[in-house]
Amino acid sequence: MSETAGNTTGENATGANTTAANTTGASTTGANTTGAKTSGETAFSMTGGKVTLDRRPILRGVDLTIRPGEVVAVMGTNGSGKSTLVRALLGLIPLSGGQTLLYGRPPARFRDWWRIGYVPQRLQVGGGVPATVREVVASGRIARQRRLRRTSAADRAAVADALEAVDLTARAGDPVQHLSGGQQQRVLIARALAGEPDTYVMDEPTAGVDAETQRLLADTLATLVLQGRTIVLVAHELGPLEPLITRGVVVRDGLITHDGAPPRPEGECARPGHEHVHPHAPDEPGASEILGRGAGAGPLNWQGEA
Ligand SMILES: Nc1ncnc2c1ncn2[C@@H]1O[C@H](COP(=O)(O)OP(=O)(O)OP(=O)(O)O)[C@@H](O)[C@H]1O
Repeated sequence: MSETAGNTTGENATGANTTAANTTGASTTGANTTGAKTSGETAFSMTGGKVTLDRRPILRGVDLTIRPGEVVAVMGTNGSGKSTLVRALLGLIPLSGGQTLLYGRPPARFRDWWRIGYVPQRLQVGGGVPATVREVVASGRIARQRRLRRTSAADRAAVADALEAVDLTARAGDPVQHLSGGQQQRVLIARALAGEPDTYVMDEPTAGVDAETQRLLADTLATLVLQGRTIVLVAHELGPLEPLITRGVVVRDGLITHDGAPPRPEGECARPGHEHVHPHAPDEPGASEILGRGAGAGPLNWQGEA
């Protein structure tokens, strides 16, 4: 991964593209042009993954394979290990056991970081360095740029599209530190979008983001989904993203307790205004029908907390 704004956060231990991305200009890199659709290829493949932090086991043996084009929601209670899991998938946290592969390679040997757009959980996006919103978003292009190459029209267009996608065009020249927490989250999303990756890993992208912006993000992600991009997102509340999800993974106490049908609101949860989404029965129409895709398999047992 390249030197990006992600590095200023200390998030990017591997050089992976924690940067920005373009949802809208994504067509310029359609999934086919990336090779992401190669038969049998896996985007992420973790086998027996263990993570120990402060001598405490946090991931306790995770097997998880994610194929190109899947839209996966990683859910679970606070502290269950969701962020640790996605960061370990990217190689941002070393495993204490097992292995993880990124497009078939261990993170240390993975070179195509432009393929990955990572949106970390809320951070100080400027990392203490004075930077404008546009500069932070433009840092998402770095993994795509050759060294010392001048900014191209394509770079500028991707940054403009990304800013538009999160409704921050009017704030492009402002210091990023002057933005609210929710706006800074939108900057992180735009940074990922600007890089036009084929694979997005988003850690609670809608946390603290207002309803209108969540809908904007859902529209943007819907475009990416139709283009065959791979999306892994950690979420407590799926809100308007819910119809896009093709697979739900529930983490509990460092283990995956459900991997299959995505959550569907029903009963009380389906009422207008109720945004808390649980995994529900797998026989309801969902994103697979909406998007004409195959759903994740397996029965649902969200009593990950029972
Ligand atoms: N750097 C660290 N050192 C020690 N323990 C850590 C560290 N980072 C996370 N943990 C612990 O690992 C566990 C899982 O944390 P993680 O952030 O993965 O949970 P999560 O499911 O993403 O939670 P949330 O929904 O609150 O974001 C927690 O108990 C947390 O305290």
